[in-house]
Amino acid sequence: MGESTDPPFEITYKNLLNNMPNTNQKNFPELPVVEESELPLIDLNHLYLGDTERQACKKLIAQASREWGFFQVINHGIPRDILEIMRAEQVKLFKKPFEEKKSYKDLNFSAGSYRWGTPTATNLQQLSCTTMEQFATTVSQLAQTLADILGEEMGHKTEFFKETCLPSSCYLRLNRYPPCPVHPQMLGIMPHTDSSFLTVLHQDNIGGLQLVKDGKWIAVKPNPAALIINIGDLFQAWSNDLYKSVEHRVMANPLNERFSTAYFFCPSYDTVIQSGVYRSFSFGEFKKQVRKDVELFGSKIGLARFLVPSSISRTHGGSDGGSSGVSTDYSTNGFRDAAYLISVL
Ligand SMILES: O=C(O)CCC(=O)C(=O)O
Ligand SMILES: [Fe+2]
Repeated sequence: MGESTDPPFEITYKNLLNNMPNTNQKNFPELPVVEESELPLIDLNHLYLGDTERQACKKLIAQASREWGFFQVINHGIPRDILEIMRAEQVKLFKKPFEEKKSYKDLNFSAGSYRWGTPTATNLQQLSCTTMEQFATTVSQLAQTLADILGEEMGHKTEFFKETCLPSSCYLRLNRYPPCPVHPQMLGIMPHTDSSFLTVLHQDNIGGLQLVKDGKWIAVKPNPAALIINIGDLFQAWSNDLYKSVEHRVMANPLNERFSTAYFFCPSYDTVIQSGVYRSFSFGEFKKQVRKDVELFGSKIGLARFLVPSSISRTHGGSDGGSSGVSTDYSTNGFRDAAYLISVL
């Protein structure tokens, strides 16, 4: 161990790793082939051209949110240098020895900000460095714009997101996935849906992110110029299942470490989500239920908990519906070094 930057995966996951089927064994089940695919790519520059282009662009955003629950955006307005500096800071942080990260020495983070493996941490208040503030501020504007567009495409021109998704209620999470040579099926993050309205993800070039589309896992092809947007549970509820909160996961890479940064666009805990498909619930109530379910069952049940009886007979329970999976916030027991969960500002 000593100065190792990695958490003690080998010790904590000892039984798990020892009990894994040997890949050389003949009876080892074949890995299902996962197709690689490009997410719908949307050029946000079109929002600032003529009205025709703007309307077409908005339609593409809504269409991708209905059909994929995921899309990628270019010309997203986040300056390249902010993304690069942010990533450099992230790499620097994770390079610190594990023992140091664990005790937060010299890290400008509050207790509990550093988590790895299966975390039990709850939300944290944290003032972060300038880089993160800059990143969060620009990404939050992007999230706001996209949320407003998705609302408009449902016929609601609304101030709802401006009023409820405040800097204090949104989160930034920095992920590092160490190389994992022990097994090709090792997960960096378990399958889950995000609890947010939407999530903005900046990933590096390694790849490993997969999502469910038409009942199959699809590997997302990284695009260095793009940011990935995905719909979370709250938007699925608020849109009466029009926009999909889709299950996704990260496969660990056997050779390369991978970094990603996720910005969760969330409302304050007292915000009530009104929906025809689900009973009204506050975000705080939702998170509390997720935490309880994770404690009880080891995984998040999510929106299915809040279905009103008349809609239960409909097509719920499928992997596309965001009704199963593991909470991003409380149980992601994969091969992932650490997550800094930061409430920005
Ligand atoms: O690292 C990634 O690509 C995905 C991260 C993720 O799904 C999450 O943090 O909720
Ligand atoms: Fe996620």
